[in-house]
Amino acid sequence: MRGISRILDKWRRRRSSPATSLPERLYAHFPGAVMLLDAHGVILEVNPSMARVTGHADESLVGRRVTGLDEQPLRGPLSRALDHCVQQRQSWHGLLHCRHADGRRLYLDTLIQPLVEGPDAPLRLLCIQHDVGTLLEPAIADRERLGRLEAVVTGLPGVVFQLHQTPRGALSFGYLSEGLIALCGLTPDAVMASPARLLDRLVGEDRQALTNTLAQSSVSLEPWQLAFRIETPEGVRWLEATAGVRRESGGGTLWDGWLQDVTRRKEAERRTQHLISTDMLTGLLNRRAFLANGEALLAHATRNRRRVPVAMVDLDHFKALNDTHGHAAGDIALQRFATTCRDCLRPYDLIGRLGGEEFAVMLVDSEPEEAWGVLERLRQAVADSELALGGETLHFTVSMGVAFLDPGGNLGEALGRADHALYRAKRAGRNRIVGPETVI
Ligand SMILES: Nc1nc2c(ncn2[C@@H]2O[C@H](COP(=O)(O)OP(=O)(O)OP(=O)(O)O)[C@@H](O)[C@H]2O)c(=O)[nH]1
Repeated sequence: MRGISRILDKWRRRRSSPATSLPERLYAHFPGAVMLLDAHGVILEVNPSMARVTGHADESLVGRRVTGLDEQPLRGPLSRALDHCVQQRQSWHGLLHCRHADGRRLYLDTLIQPLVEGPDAPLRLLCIQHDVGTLLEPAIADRERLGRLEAVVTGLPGVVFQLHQTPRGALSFGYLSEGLIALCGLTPDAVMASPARLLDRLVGEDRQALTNTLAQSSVSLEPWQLAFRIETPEGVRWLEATAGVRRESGGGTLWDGWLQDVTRRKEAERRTQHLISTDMLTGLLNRRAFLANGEALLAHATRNRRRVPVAMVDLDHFKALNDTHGHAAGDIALQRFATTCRDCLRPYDLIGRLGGEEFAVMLVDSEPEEAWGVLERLRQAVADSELALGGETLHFTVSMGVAFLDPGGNLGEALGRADHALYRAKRAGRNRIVGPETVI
């Protein structure tokens, strides 16, 4: 636009009267669109290029306010630019979005120059515009593509991310989409500036799982997938990350993937798991779940080189209780036994209903003497409990057989030994505990 200033200077020097029409050189052969405006932005004159650039005929432009050409006629960029020129008596240069007569968007590089001719002369504005749409086309196409991509990413029910790990293991996010705010209340910018803001919210062991699984994926270059829990202002949520992985030239690792809220799925899985592992009458583990959990407990004890006390428990004369007081009374006794177990044992001890009125118990981290004490307390608590049934108060007792499972031993075999001891407890008179050699 420097050439324009020179033309204007010459024009001013040659003229003695205030500007009422466009300078000759800007009018006829000038490639840009030129307008002369009054201080209110009303178009006084246009050059022939104006019709070519905007598609509007001269007659339809002259007398009209120039702001009507802007995409935002009211308080849009052109309106603000005019205010600036009129109030500050300074020129304005910038890019305006206007509409061609055929409706398409025009990108107009625009210079507005106030023409100050003297204290009494009316203010005029010279507006020179060049259509730079062709020059901007690749950038505009890129921006539109990016805009579409951004809209898709923002509309996704989750978070698109790029996670980077240096060869030394430091993690940082190269990108996080806006969905993060809905997912955990953190903004992408905050987490990109400090990844710990997100990572420190992971629930204890899940943070370790994240570190381990990322390390595995980084070595194997297999896709990364992990469900983990995170603290949010609304409570703990389950998130699942799924990402492709690639090695960077510097030795770092890059994961491109997405993060979704799987809390509802995890809740449904937990409910299903609960249903298939729980005995409906007592709420205790069923046989299948007891044996599965028992194997895990045994593996843990084996690692710590500890023996595990195993007990088989059976309600005494249960058939008689059923026959005398009805099946419902029997059910209540079974439920009372389950409650008494929960009261007497620790939350991480295993209690399962193997079937009918037969139960099994595995005690965690208990030495044999300690185990006897715990089981005796349970036997006594059952014997002391009272069942109020239809105005009657009933009592019932249990017999127990105990075995000790050595590290690396066989759970089924130990339960068999405990069952054998239980048989001896029944034979010895019931309401007692029998171990490999002991009778209490
Ligand atoms: N109410 C109720 N009874 C059950 C349930 N499952 C099994 N039983 C009953 O439990 C009784 C078990 O009786 P038995 O195996 O003869 O044993 P018992 O009468 O307890 O005799 P001992 O074990 O020798 O003291 C049977 O009558 C079964 O019908 C149940 O879910 N609810």
